[in-house]
Amino acid sequence: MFEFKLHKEAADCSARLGTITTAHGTIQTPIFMPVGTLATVKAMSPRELDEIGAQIILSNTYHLYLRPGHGLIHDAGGLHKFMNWEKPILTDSGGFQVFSLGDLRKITEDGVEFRSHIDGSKHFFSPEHATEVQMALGSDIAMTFDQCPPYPCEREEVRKAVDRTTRWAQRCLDFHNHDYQVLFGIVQGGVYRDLRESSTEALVKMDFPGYAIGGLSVGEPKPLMYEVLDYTTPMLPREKPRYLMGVGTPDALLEGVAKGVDMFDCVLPTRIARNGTVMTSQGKLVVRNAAYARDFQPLDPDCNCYACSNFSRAYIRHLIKANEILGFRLTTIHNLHFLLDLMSKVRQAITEERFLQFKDNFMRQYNGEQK
Ligand SMILES: CNc1nc2c(CCNC[C@]34C[C@H]5C[C@H](C[C@H](C5)C3)C4)c3nc(N)[nH]c(=O)c3cc2[nH]1
Ligand SMILES: [Zn+2]
Repeated sequence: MFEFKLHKEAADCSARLGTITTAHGTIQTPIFMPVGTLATVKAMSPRELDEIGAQIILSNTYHLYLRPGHGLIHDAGGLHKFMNWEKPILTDSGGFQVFSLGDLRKITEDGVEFRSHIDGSKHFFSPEHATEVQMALGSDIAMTFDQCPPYPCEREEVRKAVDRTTRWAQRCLDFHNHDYQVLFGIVQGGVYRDLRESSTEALVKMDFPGYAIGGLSVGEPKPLMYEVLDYTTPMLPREKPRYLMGVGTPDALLEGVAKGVDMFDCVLPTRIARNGTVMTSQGKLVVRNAAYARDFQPLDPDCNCYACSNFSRAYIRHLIKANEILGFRLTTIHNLHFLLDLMSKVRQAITEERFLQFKDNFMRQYNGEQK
């Protein structure tokens, strides 16, 4: 069961407000999806995720297939039951991971042979197998098995990856059969406009219920990513959700929304939290720095999250320096709350037809310019 409804479109940019309805509940878009690689959003319990307003989380085929195995998770009643997260889950197909394993993998038309990063054992992912694993996990939204080229990449290489991704998308669609899970197609094409057009055209013909823009946020300069978005999002069906994979930082989220993107995922907030960096309305703050040793303010004076309501920078710095688990939990709670709260302010701004102003004000503050 899956439905996307558009509620409002901005008059002065491509930002839009929508609702995705799935078997495990509804999602308000634009949305940021916290990432839970190993069936957990690191350092967070489902209750804490719920408390900070997470509506949907991401998990991953590649990692869960290797450990603990999709069969075990299926026998546990699927991923929702296994990790006790009863809201929507999106799984990535593993395409991105196996291709980023570098020379640990061999690509053929039938699929990708790769060595496990855990124990070096040999495995093989075909479009059908990646789809079968996601069906066993029982996520609400599954992704087709695609080939994500690196950046930079020769045009001819990108063209081959687009054609293979298209053939693999069809194979995923032919194989897919699940009573509530839907498949999203993933558009490739690197930074080549004509290849983005042919990838989009081929996938739109297959009539997926939603589309991801892949092959970006792989090291290309941000202005180039924005240029690709400018011509790619308008080619995608207006009435279907658009998911920009692997993005991102607050500025990229806001730019993506302005260009018509509805869904985002990024490991950044949880990853930088673990090395003591937090996002605040005044920009990034590296709380482990000595400057904060005697700073008894909250991480972000404008934030009302559990970390900012109960603890000081000095205390959190102390915990991080001492490698205390609570330290990472507090910075993670804050960073996820920051992005989830940012997206809730974005939805409010679109509702009140003042999104571009909101974006400019936020960026001025976040980049440290005085109002
Ligand atoms: C960062 N930039 C970027 N990411 C990208 C991803 C992964 C999205 N995040 C899922 C993921 C990926 C890793 C890390 C975590 C957990 C799990 C394994 C699932 C998020 C992508 N995934 C697919 N299938 N295809 C892409 O083109 C792609 C491009 C990306 N560009
Ligand atoms: Zn906070």
